[in-house]
Amino acid sequence: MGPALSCLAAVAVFLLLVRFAAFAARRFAGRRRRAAFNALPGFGVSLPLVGDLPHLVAPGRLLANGLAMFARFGPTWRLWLGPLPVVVLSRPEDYEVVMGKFIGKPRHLYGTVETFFGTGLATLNGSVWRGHRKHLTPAFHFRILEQYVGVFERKAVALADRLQARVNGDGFNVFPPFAFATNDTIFETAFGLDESANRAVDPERRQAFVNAMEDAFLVMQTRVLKPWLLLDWVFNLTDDGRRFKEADRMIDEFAGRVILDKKQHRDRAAGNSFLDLMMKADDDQVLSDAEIRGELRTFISVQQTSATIMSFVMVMLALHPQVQQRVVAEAVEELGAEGGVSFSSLTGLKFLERVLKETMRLYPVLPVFARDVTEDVVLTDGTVPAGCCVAVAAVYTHRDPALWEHAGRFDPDRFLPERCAGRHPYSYLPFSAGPRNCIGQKYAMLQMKAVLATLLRRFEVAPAKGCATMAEVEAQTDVNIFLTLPKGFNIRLLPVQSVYDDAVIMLSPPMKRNPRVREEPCQ
Ligand code: HEM
Repeated sequence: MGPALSCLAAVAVFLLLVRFAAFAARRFAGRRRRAAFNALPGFGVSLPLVGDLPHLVAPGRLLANGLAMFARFGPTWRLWLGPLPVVVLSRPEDYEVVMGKFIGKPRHLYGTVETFFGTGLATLNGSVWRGHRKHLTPAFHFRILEQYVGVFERKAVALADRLQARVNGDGFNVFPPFAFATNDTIFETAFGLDESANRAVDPERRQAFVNAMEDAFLVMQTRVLKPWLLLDWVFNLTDDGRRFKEADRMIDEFAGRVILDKKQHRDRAAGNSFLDLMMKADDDQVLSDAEIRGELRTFISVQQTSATIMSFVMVMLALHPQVQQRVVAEAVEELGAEGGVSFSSLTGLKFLERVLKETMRLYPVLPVFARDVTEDVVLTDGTVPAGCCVAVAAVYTHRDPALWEHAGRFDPDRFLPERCAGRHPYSYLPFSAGPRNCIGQKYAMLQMKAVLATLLRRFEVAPAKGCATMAEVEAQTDVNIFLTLPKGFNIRLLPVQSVYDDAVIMLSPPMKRNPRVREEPCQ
């Protein structure tokens, strides 16, 4: 960064902090509330304007620093995030109280991601959020999802074909191909099941759109880690800002074009894409074009979550070959040697489901989420006053040794129904909980199962540099917006044969399901 830009950055940081400070001063009305906040354990002296941020933010150490605070302060602690008072929680019973009671998301935290996510369900609040949620919920009914399974499989096969070139090659980061595949899939499920049904979609535009989404996501990750870039006018002056603007323009233009095309051809039988369902809401004068664009944008951007989880699964399977063999054995048994992906066959993949759950326990892609506290609330360790926001630290709760036996061990069978019995429902929150839980969780689970079952019947996954042991994976796990492996989700692919032979051997009696044990989902 040149001297002029450094100077600009310094001014920007200052302005940002002043803006936050003014905002913070308004948060706590009255000494009683400030006293309640201060009574919670936390840092002794918070710096003016930046608050306690210096204790947490360090390159590659955000997650480690955050987790260390629980050892220092206990299960509930406070911090000033800049000038914003935050109470960090980790007890399931407290989550149950706050997540049922408070559904508003803090604007100043979710506002930045909105530039990428669009103004949609994930960031809206109040009655507008409620209206959108009501209209979009039917889009995730199982009858609709059932029709997406064919798309999931087709895209999974296309991904496997692309990955074929990697077999017997060097280690590589599996995240970018997964991100491409999830974006490419939502493209069809969001805009229309039949590619040919939409004139606005030609392969070139489609490719440009997927590229623009990836570009915008990368830029957004950089932005949230550099607070001076949070000011739009500073951001717009940077190369990243310009790249983002261009990607943003393309995404919006693309969505606008597809919406227009749909409107002009309303005679066509209504489909079941998210867009079709949202246009129905439009008929009732509920969603404007801008709102529909925002929601499409939201649905498309959240696909990075599924891509991240599938990448973590591949790394976990590479490191746990016996688990991998069981996954393959089950997939072969339920689906056959190839193809065979249907809604009902996917629901039969119970072991793969446990692998996904265990991966999301150790690596919840959204490690922390926040809610605005609008009235004083008494929790286990003290009162959280109105004006704060609470941080739900799922990533800590998922690893809390008080809640999970051998918490650091990758053990998918901890999600067997009999081992879930008695577990607090809020001790496991990969998709959040309560009224603002993930609307796409069933979609995500079906898609991830379809993709993984397709890939794992074709390739064996082996460890690669950077992810060669659990310790290496743990050491590089960190947070940007999502939980991630900044040095890459590195794996190697081998021909399927070796694992396949073992898998066939694994189809021995222990793999057969016990009809007396009903495998109910435990979240
Ligand atoms: C493994 C994949 C996924 C995970 C782990 C995940 C996780 C989550 C979590 C934790 C939240 C709550 C965030 C918060 O409170 O700030 C959330 C919200 C949301 N998710 Fe997902 N998600 C996944 C996939 C998806 C997919 C595939 C879609 C859409 C097709 C989706 C759509 C949404 C939406 C729209 C919201 C906001 C809901 C609301 O506030 O009403 N998610 N997700």
